[in-house]
Amino acid sequence: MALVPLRVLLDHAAENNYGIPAFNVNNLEQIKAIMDAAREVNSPVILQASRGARKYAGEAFLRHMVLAAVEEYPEIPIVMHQDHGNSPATCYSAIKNGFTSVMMDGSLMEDAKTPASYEYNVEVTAKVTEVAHALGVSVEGELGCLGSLETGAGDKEDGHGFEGTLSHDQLLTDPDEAADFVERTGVDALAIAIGTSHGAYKFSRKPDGAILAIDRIREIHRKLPNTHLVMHGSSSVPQDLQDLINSYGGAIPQTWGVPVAEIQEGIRNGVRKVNVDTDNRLAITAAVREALAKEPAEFDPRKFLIPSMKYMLKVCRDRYVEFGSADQASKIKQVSLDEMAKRYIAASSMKKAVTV
Ligand SMILES: O=C(COP(=O)(O)O)[C@@H](O)[C@H](O)[C@H](O)COP(=O)(O)O
Repeated sequence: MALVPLRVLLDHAAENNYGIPAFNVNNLEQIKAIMDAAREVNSPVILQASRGARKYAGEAFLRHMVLAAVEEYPEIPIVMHQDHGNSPATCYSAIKNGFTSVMMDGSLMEDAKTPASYEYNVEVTAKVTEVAHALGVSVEGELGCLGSLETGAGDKEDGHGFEGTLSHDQLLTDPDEAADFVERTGVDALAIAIGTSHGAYKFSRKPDGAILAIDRIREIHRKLPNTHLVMHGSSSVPQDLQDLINSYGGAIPQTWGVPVAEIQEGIRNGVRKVNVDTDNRLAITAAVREALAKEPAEFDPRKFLIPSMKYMLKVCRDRYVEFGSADQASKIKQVSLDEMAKRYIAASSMKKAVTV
């Protein structure tokens, strides 16, 4: 199956009440582990690349590795998604490079550090949506800034994330504003801020409702029952991977992620795309540390790059099953970008939301 637009997968997920993990990719091993796990459990796949990933691998390598996955795993529907586009230009260059879905993150200004005004966010997101939809490409917007409800601080993973601290109002998506935002921008999916942040150091204790606002998802879903919601910063930071890394010489301070049960509650309330990157980073680090420690005389990189995938394979398999996307891949029908573009035109001339 050729690459599919994100909208196709999210509509199927909404119709069948499940969520799909969106895994970040930078290199061959990550793509192989994600795809092997998907094949094992028959799950659709969202591969997402940040600006950092596009810089790390280079546009051509990234594009061709994803196209190789399409060729090697023809039975699996795959989306290629731009994670956190900081400007319309970044989104357009992703579209030019074959991405079938883009995120325009207008919650921050183009410097990816300064919180943006609501009007700025609406303006840049609507602009990207108009161009992307004309080409059949899906769009994710973001409303509210990702950051910790414990400290008010943002995350600065790879330079993306606000500096300083923000109030709870700025760190939590407002349900009324969300309804207005979706209406004015026409996005296919909306990333919401509920107290999650990128990276391993999300919470200093097991999160409760005071620092992880799952209730906010329910409120937004009540206002926007037909909008696909997206949870960013949704790694669970498994204790066993923290322990494994530390047992092979790592120094990860005790930390907590988003419990899978909370994500499942989000999925029951309209969350369809769940961003997971850190868990796979931890899985790779644990496996590489273990392989190198067990064979200190080894110097062939393949001897630690092949094992590098083993814990990641498990993380991906677990998330497909836990989020409910396992057993769904073979039920999804291909919709081309051209067909999608026609549907957006038809829907806008009838002034209603597109349906797949
Ligand atoms: O939500 C995300 C990951 O959440 P996570 O840290 O896994 O809880 C992604 O959207 C991030 O954008 C991604 O991890 C950032 O990657 P880089 O910019 O470092 O490549």
